[in-house]
Amino acid sequence: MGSITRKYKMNRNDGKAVPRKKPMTMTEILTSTSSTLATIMFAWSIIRQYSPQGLRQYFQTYFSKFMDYIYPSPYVRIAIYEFVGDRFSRNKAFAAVEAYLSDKLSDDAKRLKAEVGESKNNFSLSMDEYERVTDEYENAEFWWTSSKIAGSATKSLSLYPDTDRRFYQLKFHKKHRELVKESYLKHVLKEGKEIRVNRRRRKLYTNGTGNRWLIHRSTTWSEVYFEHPASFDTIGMDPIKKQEIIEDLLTFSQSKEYYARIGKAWKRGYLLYGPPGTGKSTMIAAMANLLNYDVYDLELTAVKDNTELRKLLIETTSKSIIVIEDIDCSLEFTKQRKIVEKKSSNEEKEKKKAIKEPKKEEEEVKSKVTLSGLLNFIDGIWSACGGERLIVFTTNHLEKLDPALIRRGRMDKHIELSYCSYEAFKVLAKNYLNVETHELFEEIKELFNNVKMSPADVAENLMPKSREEAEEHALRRLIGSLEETKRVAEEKKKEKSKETSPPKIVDEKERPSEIVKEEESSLE
Ligand SMILES: Nc1ncnc2c1ncn2[C@@H]1O[C@H](COP(=O)(O)OP(=O)(O)OP(=O)(O)O)[C@@H](O)[C@H]1O
Ligand SMILES: [Mg+2]
Repeated sequence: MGSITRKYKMNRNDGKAVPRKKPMTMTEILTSTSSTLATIMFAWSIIRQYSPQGLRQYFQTYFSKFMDYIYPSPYVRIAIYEFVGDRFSRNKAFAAVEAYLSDKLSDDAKRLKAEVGESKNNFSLSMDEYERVTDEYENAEFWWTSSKIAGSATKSLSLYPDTDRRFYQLKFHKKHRELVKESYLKHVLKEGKEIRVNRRRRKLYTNGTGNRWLIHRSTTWSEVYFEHPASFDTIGMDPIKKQEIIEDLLTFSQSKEYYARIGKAWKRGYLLYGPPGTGKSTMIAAMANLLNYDVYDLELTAVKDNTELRKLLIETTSKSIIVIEDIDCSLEFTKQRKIVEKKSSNEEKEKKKAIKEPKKEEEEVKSKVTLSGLLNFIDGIWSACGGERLIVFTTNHLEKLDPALIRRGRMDKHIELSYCSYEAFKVLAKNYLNVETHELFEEIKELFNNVKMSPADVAENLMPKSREEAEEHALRRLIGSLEETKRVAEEKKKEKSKETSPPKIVDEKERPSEIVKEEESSLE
């Protein structure tokens, strides 16, 4: 009986015994589940392979939901696609993640991609598709995978061909959701951006006139790689002053929070002034190299008007130096050109009547940038957009500049670059001749106390003129040149003092009789 109760149970309705269902063993459960899953997976692979794109995506969504229902996952996934919107622009977050992960590639990563990166002569490595990187942040683990959604093989009518859609997927345990939202993603973006900035090859932008044949031609930035080798080590100037400038620049570049706290746009103006050949342009290159900034060399006379000036400024990027060289000439030049054109228009009125079109074109070329436009350029509300920037003006004639243009707050730091001093000479001698001390240095020191010579001239004298030339020869050439400059300066001084001294009144009696005679005869 006992065995019957085990194998059969009584049917409630008719009282007949029916076989009792045997409880499934673990092996049976696993076998049945895996065969169901195998069937689902098989069906899914058929759908993936043969169904059209739209249908496939539809199935994919439901398949993921279904799998999540069967095996609820404790993990959260975030996808960051390469292109957002209608493929107009590359997702900045994707680029930042790409840089961030390329820095995290572990030694055991096996599938890498090598591309010629922005940095000169260098490959940049990044994760290849389906490679995985594990990252740790605040004791939490994060897994990144590089992946793609295959585009359809059929040609689409869209402007943008349906190519593969690359994306990075971030996977983490759901208990870290808040950490990801609050800080991890921000950390990835910040670090990624910094890596990109440090790796990029810096550029030098210059503005020139755009298409000549367009009626409303406008000036645009054109770019080349910035490869100036200048550094503060090679600039000859007073070492204390040099250190002060370096400190100022580094403090600026690390003061994002400070500028935000005091409510000031993160920019700083430098005015470099001094005679020609004293190193103003060289210093700008050294600044760019020190801070790893791009350089925008703005040719003011090519800018049509204030609106165009604003447009150019808005196009500049963060971490850059905007330079206006010889600012006094830029404004003067505009004025002078107008005067010259006015003059010639009076003289050649008749001629110009006949050829009206070219005149029209000429008018368009005229720069109408005004001082107020320039002031707006420096501290207008839109000059704050885009982050850290230096604005540098150079001039040979400080006195010619409008005080409004160079007041503190606009040009925060005024730096004078002057004639070569003995200290500056020592830097140049080290650069050009690799000489730190020499018996002729004392003589040179004495001369520098009395002679004004630009570092550019000193450098030219120190430059070896043949491959075998000894340093002593170059130093003697410099001494000769300094002595010559001294002699010329003294002569000029004498002549000047002669011109300015009042004419001597000579008594008639004291004048030699021959001169008086000569004068009288010439009057006759
Ligand atoms: N202080 C300096 N230290 C080292 N080299 C210098 C210095 N000043 C000038 N030179 C050298 O002289 C050359 C000319 O200098 P730079 O063009 O910087 O002068 P500048 O002050 O900009 O002149 P300008 O006012 O005519 O534009 C540079 O190639 C540089 O090698
Ligand atoms: Mg210059």
